[in-house]
Amino acid sequence: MDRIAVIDYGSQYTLLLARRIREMGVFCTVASPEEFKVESEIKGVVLSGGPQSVYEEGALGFPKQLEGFPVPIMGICYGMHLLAKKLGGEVRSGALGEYGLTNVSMDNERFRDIPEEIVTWMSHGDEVTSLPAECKVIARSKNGITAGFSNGRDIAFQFHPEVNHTQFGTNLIEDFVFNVCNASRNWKLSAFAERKVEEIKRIVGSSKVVGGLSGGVDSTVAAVLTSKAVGDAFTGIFVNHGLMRKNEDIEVCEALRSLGIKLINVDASEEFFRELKGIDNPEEKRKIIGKTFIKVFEREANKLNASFLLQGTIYSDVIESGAASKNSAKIKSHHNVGGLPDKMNLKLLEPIRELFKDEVRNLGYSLGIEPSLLTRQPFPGPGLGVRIIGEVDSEKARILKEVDSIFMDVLRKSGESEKIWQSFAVLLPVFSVGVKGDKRSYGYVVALRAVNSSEGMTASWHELPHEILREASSRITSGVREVGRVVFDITDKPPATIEWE
Ligand SMILES: Nc1ncnc2c1ncn2[C@@H]1O[C@H](COP(=O)(O)OP(=O)(O)OP(=O)(O)O)[C@@H](O)[C@H]1O
Ligand SMILES: O=c1[nH]c(=O)c2[nH+]cn([C@@H]3O[C@H](COP(=O)(O)O)[C@@H](O)[C@H]3O)c2[nH]1
Ligand SMILES: NC(=O)CC[C@H](N)C(=O)O
Ligand SMILES: [Mg+2]
Repeated sequence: MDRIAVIDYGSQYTLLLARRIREMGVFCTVASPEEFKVESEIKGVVLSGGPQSVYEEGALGFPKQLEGFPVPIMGICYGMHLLAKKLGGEVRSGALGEYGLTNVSMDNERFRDIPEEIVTWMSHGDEVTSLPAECKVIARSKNGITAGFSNGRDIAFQFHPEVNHTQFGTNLIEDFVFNVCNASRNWKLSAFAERKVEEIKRIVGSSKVVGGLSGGVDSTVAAVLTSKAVGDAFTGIFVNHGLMRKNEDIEVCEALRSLGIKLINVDASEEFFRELKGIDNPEEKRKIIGKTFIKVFEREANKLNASFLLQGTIYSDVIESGAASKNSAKIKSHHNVGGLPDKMNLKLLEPIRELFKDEVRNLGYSLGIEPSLLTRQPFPGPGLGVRIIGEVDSEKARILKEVDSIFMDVLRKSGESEKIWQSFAVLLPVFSVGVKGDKRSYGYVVALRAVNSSEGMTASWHELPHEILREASSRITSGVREVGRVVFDITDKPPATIEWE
């Protein structure tokens, strides 16, 4: 399958770029400059933008892997600076920079179907001050800055064609993908599913597979694909770690059974609480939960003589933990990627690793999975373990389950939950004085959170109507004896993350 490879230099818009190209029907993958590998199916390479300056000491360079690999390159912003430098041009810090909407005049001979002047979206302080030999300016901003150049094959833009605010941006990307790279449109989810089923058959052979099933969208879709490929050789394992939402274990198991997949429901709650005893550091808690998951999976796999572990890891999990590698700080270890133990006996099977969440959902629809399983809110593998701040125990889990279930019920009944991407309650290790029935009370503080997001990478808090907040607060403080105070979290991501730990 023809593919365009995006090399990620840390731009905010890298994922968007990959999305745009897939929306054109062409498969596209993202890799860091270190991880990028040349492969024959790659028809073109895009160098993304990024926060660094190419002339800075230690700045990420032009990928060595591309030396002698004759495919067209498109550079965007930082990528344009890299390409300019590589071909012998010069990049310097500009006097002012260009940020936001900027008019650009386009070379009409190169772009026949695009107006002479377009509005583009810029975000740069550096600029190309001297063009490489054999390159020609193909776009210039109203400030006189080079906004695009090309040597006839490779092409570079200072603005971001992948951002909606750039007029005709999609046409410019299409021009590169189809006219320059000659990529063919053969990326279709249904074709992807068929290919994956064949691939899983080949990889697994006559072995057996166990799969972590949480009831979430990702693991459900991964399981249906795998069961199509290996049939009865697949067994799903739902781990109840005691940190699920109230009644979630019962509901999830029922829903999953309706898929016709063999399912084992393991109650490992005592084991998880035992392992978590005395631990209050968030990273340590995440690592322990990740390891305990694997211990449970390995134990079940041994009983069944299985050698593969299926996980519903998706693209954003990988990108986030990629972001948790060399080029940036580690924020938190997601249990299924960064939280895995170093040594594992099971071989990992991750068939939807390359997909975005909405693609996973669409694939789920095309596989005929119940909509109720596909429209669920994301729920983190460590569950309430990262929503009980500080040390976790079964009593705190019980209290938080009650609070969370009241909050969710209020949101559902008011119709507000349909507008929210993710919502939950957090139990704080803080006690507060109150007065209940004329007596002094001294109870837990809980925080409510509701956010909107598309991929979970950024999020903004949801403006819940005051009457809904009031109802939630009153039902929680009267329905859960141990709770004395309710607060609402009004922090976006960034600077916060969605979960509190
Ligand atoms: N309680 C659980 N039992 C078994 N496996 C689990 C459990 N929780 C998480 N997993 C495994 O970890 C993977 C990652 O969890 P994650 O929450 O990102 O995905 P998901 O639960 O499938 O989907 P969603 O993001 O919609 O919740 C899952 O795909 C699944 O394989
Ligand atoms: O499967 C998961 N394992 C984890 O360890 C994990 N940590 C956070 N999340 C979910 O990921 C999204 C982003 O969360 P953060 O802003 O807290 O990083 C949100 O949707 C979180 O609920 C996890 N999911
Ligand atoms: N958005 C970008 O890629 C910016 C590139 C570089 N950091 C600059 O400021 O010019
Ligand atoms: Mg989940």
